[in-house]
Amino acid sequence: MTAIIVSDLSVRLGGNPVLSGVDLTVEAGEWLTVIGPNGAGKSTLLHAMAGLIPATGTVSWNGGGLDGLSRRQRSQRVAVVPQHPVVPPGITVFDYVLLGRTPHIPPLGRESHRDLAIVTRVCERLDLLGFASRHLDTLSGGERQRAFLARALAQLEGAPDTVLLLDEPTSALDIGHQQEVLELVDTLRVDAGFTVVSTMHELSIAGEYADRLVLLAAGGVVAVGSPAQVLTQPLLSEHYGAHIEVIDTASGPVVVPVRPRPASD
Ligand SMILES: Nc1ncnc2c1ncn2[C@@H]1O[C@H](COP(=O)(O)OP(=O)(O)OP(=O)(O)O)[C@@H](O)[C@H]1O
Repeated sequence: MTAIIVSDLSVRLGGNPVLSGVDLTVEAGEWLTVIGPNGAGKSTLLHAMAGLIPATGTVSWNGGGLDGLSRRQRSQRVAVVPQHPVVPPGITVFDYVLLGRTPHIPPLGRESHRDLAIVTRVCERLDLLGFASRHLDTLSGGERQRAFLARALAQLEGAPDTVLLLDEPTSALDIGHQQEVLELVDTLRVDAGFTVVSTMHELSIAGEYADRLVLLAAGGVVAVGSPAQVLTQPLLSEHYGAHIEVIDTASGPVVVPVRPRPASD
């Protein structure tokens, strides 16, 4: 089943075209990762898919648009973890993650025991329980990044046909937490049936976790396919302007930067 169909999506920001005629499909339960050089339009694509910025073209979610849904209904289906979320000043980690339950709490109601249990469980899974009563702004970059993800996971818990949009979810994480977070997202994708769309700069890791990769350059899709189809030396060299080698391993392609060598006579 197809979860998301993006057709002819274009975005202009500050008077300039940032995305031009993007067509994409995301299958339900799939992990699709958008890669591409700085400024290619990856974050813009995620925001436009979530209906957070004005765009032309259409984004269809499970056969319907997001436009007809209330903000609350939308938040029960789609959680976005931006690169730099806005954080209420002075909020604790626990209360921040609890904000993820807002779409599930009736208007003028209070959080239930179930909401609190979900927040505790998510904090535990993301290794955040020890920080629960700390102010979010006192956490390290990596700890904060886990709290941002925790809020999104708390938001989607218990809702069907959910989509997690992650903008560089591991950019501030050490290699251990990077693996832990990506494994957790993958486990939830399989167990809870999430669909995941992420952006990522770490190309080998992107290929390790994603079912398919989309290579975006200058606001347009230049390649879509399996990691082996997209992580190729010619495509990456051309669009990143980098000297790289791609090594085929049992777990998929590994992209290695290499220093340019002057040609020997
Ligand atoms: N509000 C804005 N006004 C004008 N231009 C913008 C605005 N927001 C983003 N842009 C431009 O749109 C382009 C795409 O930005 P975007 O953040 O989507 O790229 P990205 O691929 O996610 O980049 P990165 O890998 O550096 O995070 C960039 O050139 C950026 O400068």
